[in-house]
Amino acid sequence: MSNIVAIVGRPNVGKSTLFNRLIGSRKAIVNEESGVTRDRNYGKSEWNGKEFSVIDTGGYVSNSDDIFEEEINKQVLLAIEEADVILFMVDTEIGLTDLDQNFAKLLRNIQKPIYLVANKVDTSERIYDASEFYRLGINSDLFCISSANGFGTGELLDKITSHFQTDSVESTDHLPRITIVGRPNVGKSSTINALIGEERNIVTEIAGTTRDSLYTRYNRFGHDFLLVDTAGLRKKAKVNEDVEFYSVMRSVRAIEDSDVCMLLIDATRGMEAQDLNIFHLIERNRKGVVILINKWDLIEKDNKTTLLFEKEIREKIAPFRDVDIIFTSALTKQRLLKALEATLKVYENRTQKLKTSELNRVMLEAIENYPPPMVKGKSVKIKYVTQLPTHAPSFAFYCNLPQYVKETYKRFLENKIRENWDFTGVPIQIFMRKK
Ligand SMILES: Nc1nc2c(ncn2[C@@H]2O[C@H](COP(=O)(O)OP(=O)(O)OP(=O)(O)O)[C@@H](O)[C@H]2O)c(=O)[nH]1
Ligand SMILES: Nc1nc2c(ncn2[C@@H]2O[C@H](COP(=O)(O)OP(=O)(O)OP(=O)(O)O)[C@@H](O)[C@H]2O)c(=O)[nH]1
Repeated sequence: MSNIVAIVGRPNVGKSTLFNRLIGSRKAIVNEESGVTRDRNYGKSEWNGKEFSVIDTGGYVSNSDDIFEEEINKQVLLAIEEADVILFMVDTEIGLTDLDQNFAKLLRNIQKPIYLVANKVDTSERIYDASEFYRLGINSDLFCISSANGFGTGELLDKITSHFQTDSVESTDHLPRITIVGRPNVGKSSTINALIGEERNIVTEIAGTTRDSLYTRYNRFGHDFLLVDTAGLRKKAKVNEDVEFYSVMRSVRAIEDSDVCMLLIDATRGMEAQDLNIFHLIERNRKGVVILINKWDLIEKDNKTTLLFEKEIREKIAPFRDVDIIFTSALTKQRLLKALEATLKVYENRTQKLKTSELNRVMLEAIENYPPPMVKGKSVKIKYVTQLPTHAPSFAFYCNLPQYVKETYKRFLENKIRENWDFTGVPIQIFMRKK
């Protein structure tokens, strides 16, 4: 269902260079997107109209050649579990090493598409050197590329994206898909159990088998939706509890498979860096979000506690502040239904299609009252606006000089939209187009 590619390989083979190239190519395409943020390990890319996610599993592993087998294991396991296509990268400059062999041993028998990528083929002579990598016994085509200058990457991308579907299958005729995400121990399973009202058996899964997200149909209190079951994620997360990066990466698929995420924060800890990482994952995937401050029963409260808490969180998630924050307890079931209702409202917000006439009436007036600033003596004239037929809300503003419209002005337009229509919990994209 999802389109996820993971890059694995020993340190220094050039994983992040390829990662940056893949993400960079998207950045060039969508540089008009408001608030593009980047991440060392996770990003979105696009090739031939297919959007996909890239995970660089490196960078976390200590940056020396003497890394432990255990680390390799974790990296490979992560790729196997989370990715749909795996790129195993080696370095033609250095040639075949023992560490490559260790990786190969783990990767040899997995049941997912895997491609051997010989990097640093900066000149065509190096292609001949690369043939030694066939000795790794990886049953795949060998791709010779140069992450640095881009040689061979087009062919590789053609191959990778042949496994992916266009427009990663968000159909609109399905029930809302809700996922509960958050770091280890925040109370995800307790919340699911409190909502579903029974302890469920957790199916043990075997590493190396494909794991698609499981959905539980929830049909109660007049609500009907699918809860993406993160039981599998939860179980495995325990193994790597110590490792921040892995537990964030483990949320990737669950987030991609959903429409709206309930992001759980531990009230006793507040919103920390890792929580924020997950928040940004959701935002970058343009999914809806509601923030639940769980374990609220453990907090000593006075009349200002919630306000302060909320304020602090909104500062952290800025500029995307228009998000519901709900104080819950899986233990006492406090406000769980409220949280559910907010989540389903976000789904509604995210799927609404604004009427073009009304959109133009409101926005053109706002623009007239506060036009984009002149640039080099020229004035930018915005003529009309439409909502694009995308899953996540995006708006195109047609004007004479799109390149002159700055981020701050796009922010103004976004805020105006939010003031006039309810897009709470929903990331919005603003595009300026030439007309
Ligand atoms: N000549 C050449 N050098 C490259 C190429 N790709 C990457 N490099 C260089 O190889 C070195 C390592 O690249 P990284 O992308 O940091 O490697 P990595 O695999 O992400 O390393 P870790 O972060 O340690 O896992 C850097 O000095 C890069 O400039 C390439 O195609 N050709
Ligand atoms: N006081 C209190 N404890 C809670 C609440 N929610 C969960 N807990 C406790 O927090 C611990 C972790 O809860 P889980 O539901 O297993 O958390 P999880 O997010 O699924 O954890 P992982 O499986 O590690 O990802 C358990 O001991 C729960 O009993 C709550 O609202 N209040």
